[in-house]
Amino acid sequence: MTKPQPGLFITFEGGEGVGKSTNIAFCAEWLRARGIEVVVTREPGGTEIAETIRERLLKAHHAETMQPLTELLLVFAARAQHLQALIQPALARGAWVLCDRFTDSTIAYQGFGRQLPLAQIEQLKALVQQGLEPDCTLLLEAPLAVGMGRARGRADQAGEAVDRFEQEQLDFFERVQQGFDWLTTQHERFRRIDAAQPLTAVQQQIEQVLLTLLPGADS
Ligand SMILES: Nc1ncnc2c1ncn2[C@@H]1O[C@H](COP(=O)(O)OP(=O)(O)OP(=O)(O)O)[C@@H](O)[C@H]1O
Ligand SMILES: Cc1cn([C@H]2C[C@H](O)[C@@H](COP(=O)(O)O)O2)c(=O)[nH]c1=O
Repeated sequence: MTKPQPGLFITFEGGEGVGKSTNIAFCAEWLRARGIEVVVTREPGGTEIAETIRERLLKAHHAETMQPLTELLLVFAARAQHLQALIQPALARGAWVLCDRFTDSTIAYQGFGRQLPLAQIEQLKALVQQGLEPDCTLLLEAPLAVGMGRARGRADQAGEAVDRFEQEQLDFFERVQQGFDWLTTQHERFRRIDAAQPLTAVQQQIEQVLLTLLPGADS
């Protein structure tokens, strides 16, 4: 039996409410229609243990303040579990993994947002990822007011309360956005998507990226 080709690891990044989940569902359907095995997952989370950590991280009210370093360590604890239990086995059998947020979010939120040293994040990244990087990262970009408005609209419809991150002030989200901007200057794997456009126009841009990733495509 021949060994399967390793799959592709595609991450979706961006601020709150820019349309990551909506467009991951679109990509999954688009790829499955072309016979590709797709695993859709998210961070923090993706496995039972990692989802338990997510619940603690996002919980809006704690009796004590969660320290930024605790937050960082919890994000990477969830990631270690997620990578070893779900992402790596899926890639090894040839599936394409579509992940809603990954370490770029840690750099943007904990590095730029919480202002933790990027060197600490790099150390944890090396320990947990052992060299594994996404093959491609779609960065969905929209003005903060657009993303926040969409996230609020979705939460109102679902009757959901805001989570611990969504309670942050504007300057936090401005730093997060600067973090994502900076990341695009550091890695060639980023593809910037104008997510402020209507959904059909966003999905046309995404389709152009997916076409470059298909086996045999000249990327
Ligand atoms: N291009 C678009 N135009 C208008 N509405 C959109 C667009 N993309 C997504 N939406 C809507 O915006 C809301 C937020 O989208 P979605 O949940 O996909 O964002 P997200 O980036 O995954 O959010 P979060 O980071 O908060 O999890 C949803 O109600 C979705 O239907
Ligand atoms: C992976 C990751 C996520 N976060 C933050 C970013 C968001 O506010 C939440 C996740 O919520 P979403 O509705 O699924 O987008 O977690 C973070 O701060 N650091 C990270 O590494």
